[in-house]
Amino acid sequence: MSAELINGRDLAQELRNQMKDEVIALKKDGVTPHLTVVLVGDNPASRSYVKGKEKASAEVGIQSKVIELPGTVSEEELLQLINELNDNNSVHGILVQLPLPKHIQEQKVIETISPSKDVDGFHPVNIGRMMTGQDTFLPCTPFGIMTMLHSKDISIEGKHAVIIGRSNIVGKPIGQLLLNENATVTYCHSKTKNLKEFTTKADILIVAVGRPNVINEEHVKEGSVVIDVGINRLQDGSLTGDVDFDSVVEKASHITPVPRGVGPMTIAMLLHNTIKAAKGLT
Ligand SMILES: Nc1nc(=O)c2c([nH]1)NC[C@@H]1CN(c3ccc(C(=O)N[C@@H](CCC(=O)O)C(=O)O)cc3)C=[N+]21
Repeated sequence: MSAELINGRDLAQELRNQMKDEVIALKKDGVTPHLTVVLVGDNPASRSYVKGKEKASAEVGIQSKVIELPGTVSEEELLQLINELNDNNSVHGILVQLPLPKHIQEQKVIETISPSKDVDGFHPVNIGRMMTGQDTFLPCTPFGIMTMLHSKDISIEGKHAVIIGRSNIVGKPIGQLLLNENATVTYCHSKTKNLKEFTTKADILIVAVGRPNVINEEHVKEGSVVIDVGINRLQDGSLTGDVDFDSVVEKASHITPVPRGVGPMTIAMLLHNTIKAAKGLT
């Protein structure tokens, strides 16, 4: 039996179509959602992701602006810019594209963005709200994963979710969101001994490592749900996930592809958060 595909590209398109109508309604009330993206330096991958965000924003009627700063910009200048954006009432959402150059402390930058404009959901105030189950901006990739699971009516309560990866932007928060919906959650990471012992017990397996083929059919239980968060660019320029798709697809009940999986959902949730910010709900 071959797993059912959870197609993030198609689901993201559906969400964007719904958001178009929401934006039209907001505009009638005199509010045009506005997202400002700050891009520091010229990392080609970052540039391409930012392009994707601009294109998706335009499609749903969100006004987006990209501010490009040279890689040599000082931390002080960047913080100054963020403070100006915080004070600018026509800006609803602020996203500073990560990673930043080494001489800039990312955590300081994240904490300078006003929690009410933090459409990435990275500010400690918003992380705290998420942890305590309050309404807030949820981090886009984990939020996108939850939306994919819900779209297929995959039940979460009482299920064993195993997360591989413990980053602040994916691993840690996806575990929290699954816990908030009553999953039993296990975190695995680079120091985990005998990874297979854990992954083979997963009903829902989230793979967010950033290395191809970390997971193959020997790691997964028959009928499990496998979410591949990895985006790895190969020598030939093609994209691949962290999961050996061809072998795992034969064993899982549901699986996400790469590309066209979690990536497009991340952007859709960013648009969702920007609309929420424009409504002034947090
Ligand atoms: N402050 C901040 N917020 C982010 O949300 C953020 C960030 N920094 N830094 C980088 C990562 C990465 N990220 C992606 C978004 C969409 C795709 C995406 O749409 N991928 C397509 C393929 C796109 C392609 O072909 O290049 C897909 O998987 O089908 C990928 C990666 C957001 N990030």
